[in-house]
Amino acid sequence: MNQDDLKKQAAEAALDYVESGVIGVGTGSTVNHFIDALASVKHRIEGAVSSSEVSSERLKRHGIQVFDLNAVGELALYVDGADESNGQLELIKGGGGALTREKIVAAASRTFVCIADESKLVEVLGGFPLPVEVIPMARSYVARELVQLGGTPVWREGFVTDNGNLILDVQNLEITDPKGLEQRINTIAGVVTVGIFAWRPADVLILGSAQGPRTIKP
Ligand SMILES: O=C(CO)[C@H](O)[C@H](O)COP(=O)(O)O
Repeated sequence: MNQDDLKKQAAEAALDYVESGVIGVGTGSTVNHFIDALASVKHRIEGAVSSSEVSSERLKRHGIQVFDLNAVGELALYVDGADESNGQLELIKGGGGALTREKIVAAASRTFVCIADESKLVEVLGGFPLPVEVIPMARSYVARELVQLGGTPVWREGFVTDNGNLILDVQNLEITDPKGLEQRINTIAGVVTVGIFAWRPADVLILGSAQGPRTIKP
């Protein structure tokens, strides 16, 4: 099985958590498999709140209604992928650049089910460059501050987020204190969102593996 097969396996296993109402849907290639699978059980739900324009378009193509988060209350379920997870289900997200809306929808949801292939489970976060969404005028200032924290920020040139902002991908961070670093980077002026999800980690991690889907809870 290749990596994409494992993503699909994890995505399909997440259907077990889909009950009723409006559900939160994230962004990325694993979530694309989830959206495609969701189409087969769309009669169960009223619709979805999405974390990106790309996911919204895919949901609509399957005839799944997309709601504004402001039009619905707390969501019972959020399903999204991740770039890395540790054993506490603290995550690095934002490889697709949708981290701000992902963090908002995750915060507004009771249960966050993270879906990934098994290569995403790591001992210590930081092997994957940490995405940070920044206001355009603050790009150089935020980059200098991230260097002070020991990282090597690289501007994702040519990429603009759904919110009209930029992404710095920070290499060379060994994130031994995810909550502390999430809080610290959030205090830098000009940072919109850092892609560490430690204050709101996942509740369930479903990993696709050659032996079948593996479910991890903290
Ligand atoms: O955080 C994300 C997008 O901003 C994605 O969940 C993350 O990048 C994983 O993507 P994929 O499912 O394609 O491996």
